Amino acid sequence: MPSPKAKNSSNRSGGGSPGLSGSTNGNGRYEFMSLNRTPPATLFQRQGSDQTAAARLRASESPTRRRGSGSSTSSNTGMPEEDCMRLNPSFIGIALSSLLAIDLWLSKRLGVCACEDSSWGSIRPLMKLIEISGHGIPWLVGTAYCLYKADSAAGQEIMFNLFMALILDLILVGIVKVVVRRRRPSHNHMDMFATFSVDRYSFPSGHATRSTMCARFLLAHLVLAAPLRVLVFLWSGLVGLSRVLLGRHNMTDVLFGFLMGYCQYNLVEMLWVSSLGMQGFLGLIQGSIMVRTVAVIGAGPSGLTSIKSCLEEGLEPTCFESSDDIGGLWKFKARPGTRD
Ligand SMILES: CC(C)=CCC/C(C)=C/COP(=O)(O)O
Repeated sequence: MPSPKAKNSSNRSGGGSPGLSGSTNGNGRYEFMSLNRTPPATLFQRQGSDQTAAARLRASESPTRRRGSGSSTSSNTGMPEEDCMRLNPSFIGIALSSLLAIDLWLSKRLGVCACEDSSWGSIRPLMKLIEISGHGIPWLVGTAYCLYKADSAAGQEIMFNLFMALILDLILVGIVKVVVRRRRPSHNHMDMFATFSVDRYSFPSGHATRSTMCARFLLAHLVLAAPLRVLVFLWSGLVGLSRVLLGRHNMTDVLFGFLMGYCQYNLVEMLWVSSLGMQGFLGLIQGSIMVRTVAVIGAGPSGLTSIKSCLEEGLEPTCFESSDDIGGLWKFKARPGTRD
């Protein structure tokens, strides 16, 4: 099969091609002139493979050389713009391919705990422990428990928002994984516990997004001593690093995960649900809107009066957390259908 160059040269030398004949610029740079003219449709119809050949030839020319050919816009020819469209992706494409090649190579080299036989296989159990510390289930269960146990409105608000943030993280990471569909590294052993089907994809690292988002969340909303703040920061980085060491991810999955988790926290702040909004949300889930909490300190008449007045208002007691016989927290909700 003749090479594209051979085909082009045969066209040129033949001089019989309607699109290419008479297009020399006098410097022997025949092809520049010919490529800056719109080839008649008949040429491409007749010579389908020549179209590919011409495209290859155009792509092989440097932008500088083609700029030198004197064409500036596509208004009269239609070709230069098309050329730009082809050149830019090829440049970006080459840069991306190189980056990905480095990423794959480096990630494979860093996957030193990918299995027990790997060079650092002995610390694989420790890496898996770090993996669990950034897994969605412990975080969701832990946050739900803290939300249930929180005895102040502020505490409930924080835990509620953290819970919602974790759900948001799972959704966003799932969406990106499905869209990108990047396979996990070949050296990964898929022995992770509790995964979704999208977790067969590796971009981005869900652990990295979660650890970054949660670290930012904790640092912003918990009053922690300086050593603990450093620990939270280190933990977040370690979770990301462990993904590569375990061979679960390539470097770029984790780096993008860090970035995404960082941005996700900004989103959580923007969508922050206040205590009042949270009560409404929980009320909606329970089938009622209004929730009132009455704290009764001791069995004094004032506490009893508050409880009586709630009952008279038609509120329904939902739970009672006792501190003594009658003292403690009484929580009321509106009976379904009674709220106007
Ligand atoms: C089952 C639940 C609630 C969460 C799954 C968490 C998980 C396994 C994410 C995958 O993380 P990587 O993308 O870092 O491997």
